[in-house]
Amino acid sequence: MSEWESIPTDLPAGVMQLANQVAGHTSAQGCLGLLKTTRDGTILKPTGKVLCGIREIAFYERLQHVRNRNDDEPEDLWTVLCQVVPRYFGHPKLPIDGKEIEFIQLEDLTEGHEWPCIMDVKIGRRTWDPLATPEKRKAEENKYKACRQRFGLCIPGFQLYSVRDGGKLIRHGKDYGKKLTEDNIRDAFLLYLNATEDGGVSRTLLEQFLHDLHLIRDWARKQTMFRLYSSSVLLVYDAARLRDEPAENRSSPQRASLTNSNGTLPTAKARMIDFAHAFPTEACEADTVDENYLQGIDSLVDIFEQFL
Ligand SMILES: Nc1ncnc2c1ncn2[C@@H]1O[C@H](COP(=O)(O)OP(=O)(O)OP(=O)(O)O)[C@@H](O)[C@H]1O
Ligand SMILES: O=P(O)(O)O[C@@H]1[C@@H](O)[C@H](OP(=O)(O)O)[C@@H](OP(=O)(O)O)[C@@H](O)[C@H]1OP(=O)(O)O
Repeated sequence: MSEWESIPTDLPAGVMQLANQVAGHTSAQGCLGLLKTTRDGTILKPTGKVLCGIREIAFYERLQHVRNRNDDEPEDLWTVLCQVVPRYFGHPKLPIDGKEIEFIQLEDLTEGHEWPCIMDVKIGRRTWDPLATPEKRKAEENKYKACRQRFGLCIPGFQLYSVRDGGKLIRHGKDYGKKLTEDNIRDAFLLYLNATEDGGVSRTLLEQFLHDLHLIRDWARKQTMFRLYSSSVLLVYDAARLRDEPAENRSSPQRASLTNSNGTLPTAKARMIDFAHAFPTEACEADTVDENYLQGIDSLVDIFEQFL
């Protein structure tokens, strides 16, 4: 068992378990899970398996280089990518239960949220990478089949604070996600988005998510550098701000002609995360886009646009 595949009994000062982690390797699976720093609004993701850590660190280090370069550089696919991934703060090592564990330190996308609503959407019909063993490939192909084949995405987990239920916390994990099909996946998104009983969704929320999702889609339509397997888009918003939004800002089947929102803006963002299986495009596919990833992003954009 690797050192990160154990639940810590003793965490160093200044860090704690990331309580609102909705997917991925968690203590429920007997893993270390992600940590949250108590001082600087960042999270610490264990690098996990050696090659996964090497790939993910390399990805973020490359982006950091772009962020640090001269601002006079023309905008390119790298600068667009910087806008839709969490900020990166290096890969520190911390003593956990007497062992040195390496982490990837990232901006906590839920920092400052009173009622953080978080959905992990894993992108791509194919989620196994070129180095996957036959067993891993079979295991991946047998999970979330209906969603992956129809939409090129799946939902391993999400949480929301239900505004109409006084802020009650609702969490769903991979067992819920594995039951989603074309018939009920939209209900999962409506639940996450705090839709009203008549299906009305905050127009502001949709517009803010779609702003970021369009950036990600436009990047995916052009980028030929990578193949992203088992990578996610993390959707985050603060339902406490939604609580105060004027009702007329909600789109609904009855009120399809709503004007654009102009009320209090709920904070909402979509960020690309989890690059443990990010591979350079193979020579035989040079100058081609990642159709596997693009299919999932297109589906996610379509689902959100249908809610407007
Ligand atoms: N920057 C972030 N801010 C807040 N929460 C995050 C952030 N990155 C990840 N998380 C939380 O951690 C969960 C898992 O993240 P991630 O997919 O990167 O880890 P993992 O799946 O355990 O790793 P891997 O698949 O690479 O082994 C996400 O679903 C989300 O809840
Ligand atoms: O996507 P899920 O449902 O969380 O499944 C994970 C996932 O397949 C994960 O692989 P990775 O993409 O994070 O690398 C698996 O980790 P390992 O391959 O290191 O075992 C998890 O085991 C999967 O969880 P589960 O065992 O519940 O299917």
